[in-house]
Amino acid sequence: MSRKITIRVPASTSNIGPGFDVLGATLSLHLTLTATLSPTLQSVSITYTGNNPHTVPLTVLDNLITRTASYIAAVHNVSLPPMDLHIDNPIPLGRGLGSSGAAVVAGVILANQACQLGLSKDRMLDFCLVIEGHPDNITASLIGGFCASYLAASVEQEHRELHELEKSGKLIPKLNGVANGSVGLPVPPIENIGRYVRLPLSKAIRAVVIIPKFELSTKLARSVLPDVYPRADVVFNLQRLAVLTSALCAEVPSPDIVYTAMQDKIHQHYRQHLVPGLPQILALTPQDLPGLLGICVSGAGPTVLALATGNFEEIGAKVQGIWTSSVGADGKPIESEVLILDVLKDGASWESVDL
Ligand SMILES: Nc1ncnc2c1ncn2[C@@H]1O[C@H](COP(=O)(O)OP(=O)(O)O)[C@@H](O)[C@H]1O
Ligand SMILES: N[C@@H](CCOP(=O)(O)O)C(=O)O
Repeated sequence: MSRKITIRVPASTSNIGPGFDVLGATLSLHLTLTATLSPTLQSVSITYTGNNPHTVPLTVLDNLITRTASYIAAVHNVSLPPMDLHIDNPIPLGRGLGSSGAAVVAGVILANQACQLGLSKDRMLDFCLVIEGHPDNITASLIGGFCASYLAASVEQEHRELHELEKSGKLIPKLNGVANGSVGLPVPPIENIGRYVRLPLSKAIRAVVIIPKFELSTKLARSVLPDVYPRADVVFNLQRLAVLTSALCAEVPSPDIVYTAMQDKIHQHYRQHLVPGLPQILALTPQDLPGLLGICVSGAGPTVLALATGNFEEIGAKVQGIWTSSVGADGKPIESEVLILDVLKDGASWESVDL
């Protein structure tokens, strides 16, 4: 019998100022994956529409979605069944809106559905976390809402080991080997490594995201961060993070409190040389732009997130204007796109229909 699986995974914005690797919010922009499984098919084929259609690999062990799904299948001693897979992805790649997190979530759900593994949402979260390595964007995309999260136990170690295996080329041969039935299985992550709470974000808040035309890989943006921080900077972030989580949940959020609580000293400053114009953008205040609550880098950047209760177009245009008068790495003004998005309560969803 043939089967059609449809999976929708939302984009995310994470960090939200002081909440580096902690805070994430689900955005109203979705990746849609459609898989048609049929006994008449011989292999997994992939087609892609959406952002950066020429750079996304379409081979199973290179594409992040199918590579993730292959790993999950291999852990369970099965391989992905033949299917026609179509990815429609409007989430811009390498911009700090969680495209890789959404792809990993989609891959885990795909394996769970296609191979009928019966994994719970929390177990799927374990797999997503061990692949992505940090919980903020993954939790927002899979679980949904305005989330605060952390990793329990030694997941960071497991994440490093998985990537060491991948770097050394051992993971993919293992997966190939599993498909041929000849080698041992990759090890599953330990159970229950994700911890999160969903916070009741004020209904008045919308997310204005200003997306520049250039990419910044999360890997690069993480590599410029120091290993050790001055105590005063850590305390600065902790104080603001605690206040921010509550201030953003007030029925009528205070721009004065949110704006100062969205300041950060542990990631944005270290990344600012990768995003021209950033200091000037982050200096915009609610006094300059009524309706603005706070402004920060979205995820690992380079997108800027403005949380606001009104005046959305003007806020977007102001940031766009600063980028137009800044010079990018190619010596040209930085072009950008503005999206005004909602923070959604729901994360990924899926359905499977017999044809
Ligand atoms: N839908 C997708 N299908 C396949 N690969 C994807 C998809 N989305 C993201 N990726 C991979 O993830 C990379 C971007 O990840 P990353 O640097 O973490 O940026 P982001 O901030 O967008 O998550 C892309 O270059 C691509 O390799
Ligand atoms: N906390 C991470 C978030 C990365 O999010 P992404 O949307 O850029 O993938 C970080 O800041 O590195």
